[in-house]
Amino acid sequence: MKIGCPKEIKPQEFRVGMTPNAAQEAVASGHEVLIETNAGIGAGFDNDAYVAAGARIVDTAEEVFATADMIVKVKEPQAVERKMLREGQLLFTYLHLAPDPDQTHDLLESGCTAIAYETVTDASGGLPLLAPMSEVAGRLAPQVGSWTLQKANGGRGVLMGGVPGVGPAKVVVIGGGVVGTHAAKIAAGMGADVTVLDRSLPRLRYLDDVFGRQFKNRYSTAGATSELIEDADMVIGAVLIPGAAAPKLISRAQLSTMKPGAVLVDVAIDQGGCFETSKATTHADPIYNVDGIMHYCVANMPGAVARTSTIALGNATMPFMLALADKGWKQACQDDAHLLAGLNVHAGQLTYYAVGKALGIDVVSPNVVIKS
Ligand SMILES: NC(=O)C1=CN([C@@H]2O[C@H](COP(=O)(O)OP(=O)(O)OC[C@H]3O[C@@H](n4cnc5c(N)ncnc54)[C@H](O)[C@@H]3O)[C@@H](O)[C@H]2O)C=CC1
Ligand SMILES: CC(=O)C(=O)O
Ligand SMILES: [Mg+2]
Repeated sequence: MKIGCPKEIKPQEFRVGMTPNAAQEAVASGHEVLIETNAGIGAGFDNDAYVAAGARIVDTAEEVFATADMIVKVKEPQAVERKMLREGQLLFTYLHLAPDPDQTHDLLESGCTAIAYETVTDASGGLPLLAPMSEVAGRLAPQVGSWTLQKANGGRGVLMGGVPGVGPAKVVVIGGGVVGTHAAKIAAGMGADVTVLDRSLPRLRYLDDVFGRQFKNRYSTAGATSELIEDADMVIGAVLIPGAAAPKLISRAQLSTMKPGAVLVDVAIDQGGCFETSKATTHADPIYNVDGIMHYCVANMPGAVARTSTIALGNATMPFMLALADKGWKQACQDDAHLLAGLNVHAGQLTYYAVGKALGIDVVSPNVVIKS
């Protein structure tokens, strides 16, 4: 199979879909790998590293899209990339379709087959291709939130760990999954007073068992959220209902109950955001103020630490990428129900229920599609 990896074009996105190590394994399995020139530069991988791995460097994204049977990327295809997708071509990348009708429409129109990293599952009920980036974004959230809390950036001017004689910042993390756990761990490590809210009692029990008194946890209800945000310096949004648009857990009206200069970091923004006032921002212009509350809503947070993120993502995607290349998508998905869970679009049909529900589009079962 011809596997193509274009350079990412989303603003300030420095990750790349294939590492030289992944390219080398694909070549060793008999595949041809095409990398757009300088695609890996932002993550510290130059063209020579890919050539040494046996890949071919091509000059333009157009050539990658025109030649490859499978496109491997990081971020959802941007409008100009969507125009280059072809019928029968396989796209393997993050998609986040539920909050994105334009992209969904274009993918359906293209006739391509699209497998979304964020909905591939594993045997323990996790999301193995989302997890590494959730680990990164979770660990970044208190770091960017504490920067936003600084006075010059519009925040309350509160130091995470306080100092002797002055108490620490109060941090509330809504959602105690992968993002939330890593965010809580780092915020607690910075000395903040941290509370995690989750809707899952088993998850709260796990957090209690593993982290003990490093941070507190509460069952997530509207009442508990209202009570905690009034006193919070920072709220980190980290909820997920897989594939679906994020539920809105803090309304605009509630901002007036918060302390002026408090910070909302909405990591769930790639699924539409879990605060009513969230709108996606970029690394170039990451924060904005609504009613005196600072918002940080960057939809590709891991791009800020592109090298760590590229290697972490590559470690997770590589076995799936190789299965898709070795067997073709249909056989690979027939052999692995967890990979089939990633199928969102095939030949003009939507195949993921939560996306169809969010966007009001009819869905065809992925099990029907792989047998057709
Ligand atoms: N902005 C960015 O750059 C990135 C964003 N993300 C996003 O972060 C979000 C969280 O991802 P993960 O932690 O991997 O998901 P996860 O599935 O590991 O955790 C989500 C948690 O939210 C909980 N939850 C659901 N509804 C809730 C509610 N109403 N109140 C409290 N908790 C609730 C679930 O019980 C679960 O424990 C996703 O939308 C993901 O796409 C992930 C990586 C990067
Ligand atoms: C998860 C995701 O969308 C990202 O890493 O950018
Ligand atoms: Mg994202």
